[in-house]
Amino acid sequence: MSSIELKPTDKRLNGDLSVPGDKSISHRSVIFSALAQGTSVITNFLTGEDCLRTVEAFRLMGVNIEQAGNKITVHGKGLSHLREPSQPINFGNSGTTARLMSGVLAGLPLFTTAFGDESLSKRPMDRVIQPLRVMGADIQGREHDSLLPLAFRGKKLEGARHELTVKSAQVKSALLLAGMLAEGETEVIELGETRNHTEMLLPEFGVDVEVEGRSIKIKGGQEPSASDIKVPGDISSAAFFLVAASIVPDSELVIRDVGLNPTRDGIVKALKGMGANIEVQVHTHIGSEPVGDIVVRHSPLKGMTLEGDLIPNVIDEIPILALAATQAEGKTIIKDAEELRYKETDRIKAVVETLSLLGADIEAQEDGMIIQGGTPLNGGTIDSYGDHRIGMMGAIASLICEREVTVQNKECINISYPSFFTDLNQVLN
Ligand SMILES: O=C(O)C1=C[C@@H](OP(=O)(O)O)[C@@H](O)[C@H](O)C1
Ligand SMILES: C=C(OP(=O)(O)O)C(=O)O
Repeated sequence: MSSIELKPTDKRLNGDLSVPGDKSISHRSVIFSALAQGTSVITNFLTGEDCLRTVEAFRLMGVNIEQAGNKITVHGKGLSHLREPSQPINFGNSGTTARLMSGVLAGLPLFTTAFGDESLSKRPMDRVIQPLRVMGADIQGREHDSLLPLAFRGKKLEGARHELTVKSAQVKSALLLAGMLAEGETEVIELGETRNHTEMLLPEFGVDVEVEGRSIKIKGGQEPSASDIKVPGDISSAAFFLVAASIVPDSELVIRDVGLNPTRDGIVKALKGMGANIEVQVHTHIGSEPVGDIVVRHSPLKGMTLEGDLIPNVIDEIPILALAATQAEGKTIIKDAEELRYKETDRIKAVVETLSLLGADIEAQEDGMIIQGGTPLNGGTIDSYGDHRIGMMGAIASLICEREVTVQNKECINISYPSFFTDLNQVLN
């Protein structure tokens, strides 16, 4: 495990930046194309460790997937050609791989086992296992079938109607994938809106999905057909730069070709609500996903309350939003965000401990945190907790700290943003 020392700087962020491909769309592109008949070419694929776990899972199932930089070519042979892996699948650190693949593995006539790293092995899997069982799935796991490792005795499932009890795009997607492979119709009724990439992207692969408000229906027995996908830039990665340019004086940055799906652009809404100077221009659509450029300039921020329906939309951006709040005038309250406790680490605890150590006035709540803004940050040695988003938040915090910041265990940043430090150095001047 290595650390990085980040010295105090008076540099600002300036220029143009393209962030790597969207993590959620990259995962889904591989899954759908690996289940399809024919060759799919995926460009601007995120080569972060998490998405490569999804690639590896399908390689173990006999799918030929070639990688050249951030382009992957998936030679799908259709559902009937997938073979039983001869070894356990390693989901690594990736919750998205674990949940979405659970839906797939439960519904294919194969026996598979899967495990994850220390962090993933603590994350709840019963949220997908329980509803999959309603469809007839045979899945076993540790701690009364709630944790990895898991064993799947896959089979033909039966469609079902699910009313979700958790606001989770991963759970929704797992059930839709299982539904696509099952007999009959599956309906998923969401508890609240979550990212809708599965519903948006499946039709690109020729799979019919019916969306009406919070209800999503999919007919069973559908096999995707190959499709070429260009993955838009990841707004969750862009978020680190949106906050950095907002809080570092004299900054002005253009972030190009970012995915602006309305179920993902809450970071822009939240920062604008805090007074950030952000302009967004949608210039194209990739499939049905809006894509555009974001211009962000330094600006004074004010505190606000982040709650309710906005939370699932910014769930991965809350650590970096908390950093922004430390620099805002007044109080920021983040609530309804208990889901943060089930991420790569308990992100309420990790954010509060990290920002407190740097000198912020921040207090944990059961379902969020309260931040009294306007405190200068000092510096010090912080731990990423093995969580990419905490590591990147710490690195961005160093830009406004009075003393050096050491971020320990920085490798985890490769999970979602392998070129993070290169990109940061490129725009710091
Ligand atoms: O579906 C997805 O691609 C994701 C959904 C979210 O998780 P939950 O569904 O657990 O909220 C998010 O935190 C994760 O980074 C990616
Ligand atoms: C929570 C995250 O990912 P996952 O659930 O896929 O591990 C994340 O990327 O912040």
